[in-house]
Amino acid sequence: MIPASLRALLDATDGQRRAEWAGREVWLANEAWGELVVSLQGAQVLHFLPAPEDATAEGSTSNAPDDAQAAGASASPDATSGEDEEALVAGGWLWVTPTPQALPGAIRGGIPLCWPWFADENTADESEDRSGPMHGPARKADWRLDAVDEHEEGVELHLSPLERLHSQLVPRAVIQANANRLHVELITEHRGETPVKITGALHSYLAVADVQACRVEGLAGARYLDKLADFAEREQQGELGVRGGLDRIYHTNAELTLDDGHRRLRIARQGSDSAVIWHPGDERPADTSAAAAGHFLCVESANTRLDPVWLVPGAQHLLGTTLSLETDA
Ligand SMILES: O=P(O)(O)OC[C@H]1O[C@H](O)[C@H](O)[C@@H](O)[C@@H]1O
Repeated sequence: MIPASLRALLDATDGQRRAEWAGREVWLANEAWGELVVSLQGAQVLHFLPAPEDATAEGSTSNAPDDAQAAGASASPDATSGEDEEALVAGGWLWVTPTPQALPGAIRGGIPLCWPWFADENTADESEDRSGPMHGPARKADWRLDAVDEHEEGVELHLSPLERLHSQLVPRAVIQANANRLHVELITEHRGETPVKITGALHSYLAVADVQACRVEGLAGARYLDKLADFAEREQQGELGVRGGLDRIYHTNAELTLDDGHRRLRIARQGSDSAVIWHPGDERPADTSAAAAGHFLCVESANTRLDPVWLVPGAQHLLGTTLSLETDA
């Protein structure tokens, strides 16, 4: 579920791979296997839509919920900008705000890379590098494409930041997309001398028909920290039904399924014992209108205060997530 202008950019591509959207350079593909858009700011996947198995079923498959063909409205009374807001166009597994912040802000949507800390947990890093913004500097930094491996069935991109983001740690990202799945890896290499503790997240904004009618399966019985209740520790009773704002860190490495009533998206995670489930409810950030906010739920592959990663010199850590439709099992 992406802004109409991003949809238009994809529709206009004629095989070229570079374009500009919202002031950011993006890499994009609209091929037989599907569609992918990656912003070089933050190495952030903005859009993924695998080709439907039966192309004639396009528009009526689980890829495109019928009741969400054009969510968000022009001149929405809820638009925070006070100006006309472009429509969100359905199709795709990820959500992007139609009112993105200008640079150097980060785009809300897709899969931002939060590194080398999650939220304000920069105290996890006891090195000199711990001062910095919410969710770390990586999501706002410029990244470069080091390698692109394209073939008929899909694509694999390798990216790394243009500038050094940490005195001892070096991140890189790998993005794989094909007709069955989207896979993102954030790899951290320790090239320094002293152990460093990190947290982080692949902060996936998943597109849903209506956030008030979502269910996340795989969390029953898991312990979680409720950030909206001063980090109170609780246990999930039954499966999670999302009905309003929530901000929770679940201590689990289980595979999750997001069911929005139209699509059952499987979310596998690698190197992650924290699953963050977040939606702002009525406490919307300034870059998101109420109309647009109803169409995402964040299900994040994370390392948090519950499972920080100690990296010793020479070691590396891989934080990953794999999205696929349950029907592909
Ligand atoms: O607004 P951002 O800096 O992108 O953060 C958005 C959200 O990210 C995570 O999910 C945190 O758990 C939330 O507490 C936070 O509000």
